[in-house]
Amino acid sequence: MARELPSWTAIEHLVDRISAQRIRARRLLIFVGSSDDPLGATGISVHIVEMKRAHDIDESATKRLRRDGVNDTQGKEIVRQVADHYSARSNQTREQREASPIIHLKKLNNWIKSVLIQIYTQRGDTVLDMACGKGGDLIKWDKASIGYYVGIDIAEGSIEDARKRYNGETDHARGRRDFGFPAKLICADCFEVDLEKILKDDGLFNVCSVQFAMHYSWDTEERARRAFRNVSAILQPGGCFIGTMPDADVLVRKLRDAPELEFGNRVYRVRFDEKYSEKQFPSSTPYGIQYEFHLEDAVDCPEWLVPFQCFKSLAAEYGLELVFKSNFHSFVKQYCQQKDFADLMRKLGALGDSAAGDAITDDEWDAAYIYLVFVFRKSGNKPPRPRSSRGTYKIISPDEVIYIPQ
Ligand SMILES: C[S@@+](CC[C@H](N)C(=O)[O-])C[C@H]1O[C@@H](n2cnc3c(N)ncnc32)[C@H](O)[C@@H]1O
Repeated sequence: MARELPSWTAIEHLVDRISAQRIRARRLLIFVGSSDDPLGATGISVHIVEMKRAHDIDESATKRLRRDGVNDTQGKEIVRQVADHYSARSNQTREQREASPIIHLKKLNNWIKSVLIQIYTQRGDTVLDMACGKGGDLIKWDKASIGYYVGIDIAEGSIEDARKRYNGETDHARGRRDFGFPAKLICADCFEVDLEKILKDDGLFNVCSVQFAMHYSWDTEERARRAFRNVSAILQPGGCFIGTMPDADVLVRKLRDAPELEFGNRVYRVRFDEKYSEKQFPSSTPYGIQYEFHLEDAVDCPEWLVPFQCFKSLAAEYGLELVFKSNFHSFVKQYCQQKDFADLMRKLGALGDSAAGDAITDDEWDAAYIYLVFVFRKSGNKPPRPRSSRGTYKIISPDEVIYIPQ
């Protein structure tokens, strides 16, 4: 389709962004300009050709980059593999979501995150959502009446989906006019970059949330330390660090109970490498313990075991004190005792309705058992909460998303 010629500066800017930051462009612009235009090409019209997601098409380019040494370590390849995996998972329609074989587990996860957010967030709080994915928690933050939101994720496809969700362009947001808070979206590896620098104009945050993602930092001690250094640096004293991740104690117990190096059920599967055939994990080497994780209709990538004792000790080194830790099963039992949360559970339909033959399955409930909830508090005296508004809701254009080179 013919479109008008973009300005030369805009073209230069785009080319710079794609080459310097290795953004795997989701749109390719092909210009065929008239001979007197700055491009100096022959022809008369301008075409914009849409590409599929870059990783579908650009696999050979990615491999080339890796061979050239851009992603020269195995660790970096796995980081990219994880990012590509999540990038590829596009937004589902409401109907597709309801048809998911793990619909009750997804709703249960949402209930757990909602409860955490409601307990540890106050009206007007500023929130950093690390590994925010497709912005699946935006509505939860809105319900908690936060004052400002920054979402960061390594997967460019997910950040784009989060942008659309925030802008009210997806069916998740159907019927919504806008969110009650301004937001910023960043595409970056938050276990590699220096978030204190990147977020220096945003001041300190009241809450940092890392949902279902902190374990992706556990491939090396360096990355795990960077993750905690980032969390600690952006939190104000007294601020909360809340999250969910796999429960290593449960994973190791299930591994030891399994005849081989693999276990799971109809909705999830975990497989450890032969090098762990002894099923021993000495506390002296707590990083880089990799397993393959498959969760039906959700996850299919390598993950890292996070021994909680080590997680807690490392957090303490960065001034983060453990407040609360609970396996999902005990968390559900504990918070279902509270009327508001039990009502929310019913409203979401997370446990389903056994009388109607629509209850959470045993396999889903067993899959929930492999996760835990954690809450840390940044040490130091709590200053008065900043109540100043950081502006009002304004949709985010593609150009306003910040891309940090990876
Ligand atoms: C299971 S999803 C959870 C998404 C979201 N937090 C939620 O609860 O819906 C894990 C997310 O972690 C992101 N992620 C993994 N490694 C990351 C990294 N190094 N930096 C930023 N995000 C990362 C993935 O791209 C993915 O969006």
